[in-house]
Amino acid sequence: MHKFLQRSVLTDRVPALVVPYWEESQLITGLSTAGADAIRTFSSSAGINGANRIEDVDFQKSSKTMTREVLRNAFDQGAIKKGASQSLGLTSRPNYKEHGVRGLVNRHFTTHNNAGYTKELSRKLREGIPDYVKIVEVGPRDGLQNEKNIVPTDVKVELIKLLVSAGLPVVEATSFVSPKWVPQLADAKDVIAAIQNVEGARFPVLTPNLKGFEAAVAAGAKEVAVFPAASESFSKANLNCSIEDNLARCRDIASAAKNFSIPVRGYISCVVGCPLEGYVAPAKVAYVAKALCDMDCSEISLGDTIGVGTPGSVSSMLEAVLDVVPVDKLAVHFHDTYGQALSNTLLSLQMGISTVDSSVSGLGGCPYAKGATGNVATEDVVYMLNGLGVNTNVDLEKLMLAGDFISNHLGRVSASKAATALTKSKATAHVSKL
Ligand SMILES: CC(C)(COP(=O)([O-])OP(=O)([O-])OC[C@H]1O[C@@H](n2cnc3c(N)ncnc32)[C@H](O)[C@@H]1OP(=O)([O-])[O-])[C@@H](O)C(=O)NCCC(=O)NCCSC(=O)C[C@@](C)(O)CC(=O)[O-]
Repeated sequence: MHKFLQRSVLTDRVPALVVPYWEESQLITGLSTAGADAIRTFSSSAGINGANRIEDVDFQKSSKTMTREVLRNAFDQGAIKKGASQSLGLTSRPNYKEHGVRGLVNRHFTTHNNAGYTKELSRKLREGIPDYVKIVEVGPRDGLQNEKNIVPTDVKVELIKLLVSAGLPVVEATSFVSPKWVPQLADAKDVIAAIQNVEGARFPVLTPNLKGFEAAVAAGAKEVAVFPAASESFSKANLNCSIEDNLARCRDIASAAKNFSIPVRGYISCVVGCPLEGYVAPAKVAYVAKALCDMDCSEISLGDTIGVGTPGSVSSMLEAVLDVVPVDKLAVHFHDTYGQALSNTLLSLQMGISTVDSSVSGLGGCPYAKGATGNVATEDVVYMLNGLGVNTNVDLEKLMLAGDFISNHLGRVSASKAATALTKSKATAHVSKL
């Protein structure tokens, strides 16, 4: 049921929303983008010269909080001018227009809704998308594990610190795996030692067996992750054991972790396709997901290791997993080999998932999955979520600094499209008078 926003907010105090006629359509677009449904304007012939008044705004949700949130969003999007926003008490959040990269995002690429034609449809498409998405940054682990040249420990540590200062709540730091299998992460102990005093984020590490778990705990790790596969051949290639044998190792780790009150994340590799077997049936993924759930994994991350999934195959897989695991335990982990990762991420959000793994600058790939490219770039995920009005607490500009840092070190351009475009628009902003 739609409900009119109280007139007391918009009409009684309307000086706040009296806008010059040339700004009216911008305001309407802003309110509409922010979630308003029907907006009625009132052209003032008497009183205010050359100004129109927003008379009523119709919202889907009637709560005051929602109303304020809508107005806030409209303000953030630049649709409500400063004077107006002060009367409405909307001055506490930063105006993105005044803040570097976000300002460019805002001026240049605001998601435009056509209030007249797409409001019902866009609301439907946004249904189910959570207000907050937790991003699990996997760049220092998944991103770097495939690098041939050894990245010095201090570079890894600096990367982790930059990611934390960008606001990422979880940064997967490294793996306690066999250095013969993954030489790049042989310095796991030193990385963990160097970030012991870094505050503001959690730093899980991968552990394939009890040996790895014990080494991780001894080094000071406070969270671990196990990583079975949904494909038998990949399990053998990546872990040198069958799915069942690996699940038994995961159980050992899970019960040891309980003694230390250490949360265990469970990854599942190859959730839609395997580099060796091809198609992977959703039922196989659901089976492994249930096993991880039964061993009390705090979170289960569904990995499209080789990036072959599409919204079609991912939705079938998610449906099967959602039958056996509660949605709030699930995370998604998409590689972008076929350019499907953002679409798959959006679809997963629409299906209620609110934890997304990604890698700064799109670094990454599994050494045992030939041809697979990096994870979806964190910058691209944050850019998309900003556009949807979803909160991540991640500062895109600071995140780009982390991306520049590691890309420069690796001597490679970023695989993030958003970071690349934003860097270019920043450089040309003065030319295009943005
Ligand atoms: C599981 C093993 C160790 C089995 O490997 P194995 O060769 O069967 O193990 P082993 O028990 O016979 O031991 C062989 C040697 O490794 C040592 N060793 C044994 N365990 C450890 C350990 N934990 N830490 C350090 N050393 C270890 C062990 O001590 C021994 O040393 P040696 O006596 O020869 O000198 C190996 O297969 C391995 O390390 N695999 C890890 C592979 C890996 O890290 N892959 C990438 C991560 S998975 C991924 O990227 C996918 C994901 C999670 O991101 C999701 C997605 O993208 O979809």
